[in-house]
Amino acid sequence: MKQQVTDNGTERAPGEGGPLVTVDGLRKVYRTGPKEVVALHDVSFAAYPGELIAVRGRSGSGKTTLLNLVGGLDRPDGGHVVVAGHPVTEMPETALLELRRDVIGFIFQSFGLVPVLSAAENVGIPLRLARTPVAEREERVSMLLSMVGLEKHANQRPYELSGGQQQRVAVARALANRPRLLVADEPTGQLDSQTGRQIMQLLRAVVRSEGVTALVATHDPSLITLADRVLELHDGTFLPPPTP
Ligand SMILES: Nc1ncnc2c1ncn2[C@@H]1O[C@H](COP(=O)(O)OP(=O)(O)OP(=O)(O)O)[C@@H](O)[C@H]1O
Repeated sequence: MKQQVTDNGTERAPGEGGPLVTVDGLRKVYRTGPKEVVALHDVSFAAYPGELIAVRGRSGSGKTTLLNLVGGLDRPDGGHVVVAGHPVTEMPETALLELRRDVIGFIFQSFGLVPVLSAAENVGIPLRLARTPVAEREERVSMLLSMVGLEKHANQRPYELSGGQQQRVAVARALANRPRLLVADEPTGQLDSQTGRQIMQLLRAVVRSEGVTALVATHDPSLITLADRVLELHDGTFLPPPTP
């Protein structure tokens, strides 16, 4: 780990330019009838190109809420998110759809693969949505499958693959459109520890090779050790940095 800090937006990774992600004063309140849960409270940080940031915290601390807001899957009650210059929290839904298609790749705990499609077809989904020409699509899918070590499994459907292999397909799919930001919510949550570690090493490697920024919510100690930085959430707010 280069550093382990709680970020107020002023920290930066060495040798990088401006931030890819800026989160400023983020607040999210869930309302169920008269009951209110403040899931995030005044959360701010910046993420730089090529950084792998782990978001750690107990169950219910706000990790998923934060990732959903950064990825434009939900709207905050206050604060701002900017990703690659796009004002995520202010954009209309149609523009958000394009942003999620072109700029952000998502990886979920439950893999989220389409069961009737082969591994190659799953990886190709974002390329189809972006109307990438067939030859280019096939070349990119084949490169991605070999990058995640699944070139021999291209024609298998998700149920014919192990959990770790399914998550590799999901990683390849998330990278298909060359996103600038990867958002991964508990990507090893359904995997045994050894397979989880392999997925984390894969994520670590692709963040380097593809030059993306990754924001990964996890309880998994093996990712924590591979991350450039750890942001620690506690009851919806970042804990202060550890004293050196
Ligand atoms: N849709 C919702 N409606 C009401 N409350 C919610 C909703 N989603 C989350 N919460 C509450 O907001 C808080 C933060 O939840 P969140 O899912 O972001 O935590 P988390 O750190 O991702 O937890 P876990 O590790 O269990 O996934 C929790 O108190 C949760 O109960």
